[in-house]
Amino acid sequence: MSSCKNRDLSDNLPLDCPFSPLLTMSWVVDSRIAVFLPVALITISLISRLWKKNGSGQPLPPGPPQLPIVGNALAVDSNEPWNTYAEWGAKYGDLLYVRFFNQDVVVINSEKIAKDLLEKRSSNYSDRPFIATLVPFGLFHQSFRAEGALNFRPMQIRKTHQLLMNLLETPQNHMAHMGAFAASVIMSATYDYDMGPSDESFLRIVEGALSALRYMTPETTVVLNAFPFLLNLPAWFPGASMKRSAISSLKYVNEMIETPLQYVEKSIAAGTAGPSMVLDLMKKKEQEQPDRVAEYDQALRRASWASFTGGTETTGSILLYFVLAMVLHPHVQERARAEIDAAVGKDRLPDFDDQPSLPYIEAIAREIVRWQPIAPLGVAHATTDSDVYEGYYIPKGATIVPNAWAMSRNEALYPNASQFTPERFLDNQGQLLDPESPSFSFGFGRRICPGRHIGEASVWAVIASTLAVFEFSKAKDAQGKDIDFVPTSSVGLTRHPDPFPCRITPRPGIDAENLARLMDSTIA
Ligand code: HEM
Repeated sequence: MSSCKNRDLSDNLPLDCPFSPLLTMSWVVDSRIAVFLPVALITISLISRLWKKNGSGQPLPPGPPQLPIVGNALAVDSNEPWNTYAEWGAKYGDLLYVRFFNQDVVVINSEKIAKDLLEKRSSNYSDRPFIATLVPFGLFHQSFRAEGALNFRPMQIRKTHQLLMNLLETPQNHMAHMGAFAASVIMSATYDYDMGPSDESFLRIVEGALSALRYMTPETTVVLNAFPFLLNLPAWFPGASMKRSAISSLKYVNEMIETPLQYVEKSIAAGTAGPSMVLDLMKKKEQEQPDRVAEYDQALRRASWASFTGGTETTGSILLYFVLAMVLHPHVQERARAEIDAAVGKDRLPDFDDQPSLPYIEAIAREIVRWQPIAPLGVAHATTDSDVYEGYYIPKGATIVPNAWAMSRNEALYPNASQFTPERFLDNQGQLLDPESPSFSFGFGRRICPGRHIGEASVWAVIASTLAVFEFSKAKDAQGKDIDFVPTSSVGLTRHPDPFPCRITPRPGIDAENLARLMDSTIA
């Protein structure tokens, strides 16, 4: 592991979220901490320049000119850095070298280079610059691999049905319903914890824990990683405000980690524990040597926390882009409904067994993930050692940023890439061209998203089921005219659409009673 590991913030703050650091790469700094920055940066920059050697004699990858000390930090659009990298890519090539203060950053704008480095040379490119080591995520892959994820499908269908009822009752709250669906699938898959609609005390913990993550912004992690001594300042010290805020939220993080774990322990004792990642991990713990149990427990806590943080906002954001895509593209809904009506009929709702006969639904799912990458810069990797690729030197400890946004806008692969066109994934007979989704959406190599099978299944179930019973359209004004809008997005933990006016109405013949009957007739 790189030296970054020694400065892993999670040693001090247990906030291992795959999606928080380096998502936006903005570099705004707490004004009082800024007082420390100039002197410290100059010192660090000078020392590191004396130390940094390019042993291979090869040039660094091309990139834009740099300013002294800050490097390229001031030249990146802090709201949409992926666009800056894509523009630089067009000028300097798909493998870019940029520097932020003292940090080497290599940006990859092409899927081919990403595969060459992050997959084929995975052993060197699978560290993380700011967050936890690989160990807990190994546990993850064991439980959530493709076959394991099949166990969760009946639960995902049940949760989808709950979502349909919620959308029927209060369609105006669709954003909240999508978020609650995403969280409740993850809580079930991770802990077999059934989050009911009235589970307010638990929702409070979830909200608090998610707000704690918002303190782990890129700027916070950059500053704290560059100046770890700040973590040792007392919380009342001027400039330590982010530490104060993070600490005050930690109680939620701890509750979020401990409460469901205790629930699993109780369920095991009572003999009622259903399949979950934590149950798998607790069973495996019994095979650990006694002197390794404490370490294993720590890894288990990190894996379950990462599951929650990595799985909720990702799935929720994709579902919001789904609603947006449907509101903007009524003809896509029509084709999808025709496919569902022909393959499933009108006496039940779609089930995972219908997946092979619903290629257009699958194409919609893939196109949503391609059209609006919810992690436009993926999640940064880091090198454990220096390397040479196509004649370019890649330093040890470099942050490697796969620019999923640029990959999604590759006109050679995706003509008219900014348009939403599910048909691009189908051949002339309407069959899927490729057995898999575009790989850049879920990452690369050893760090590839361990929750992708669960995430993809959730997204598929919601698309197929909601289109079977609802119509999505633009909201109407007082005169009954469509309210037009220009879609915009924001970036939190993940990129997501801003609220937009829309109507979700039941298809003819669908009311609460009929919907309940359709659900009962669906094999789950
Ligand atoms: C459904 C949409 C999802 C998308 C688009 C997505 C995307 C990603 C991406 C791009 C990465 C970074 C991979 C890399 O570094 O190369 C990642 C990592 C991760 N994802 Fe997902 N994800 C999704 C759902 C989920 C779900 C449902 C879970 C949990 C059940 C999950 C848990 C994780 C974890 C724990 C990591 C970190 C893995 C590591 O650091 O080794 N994700 N995801």
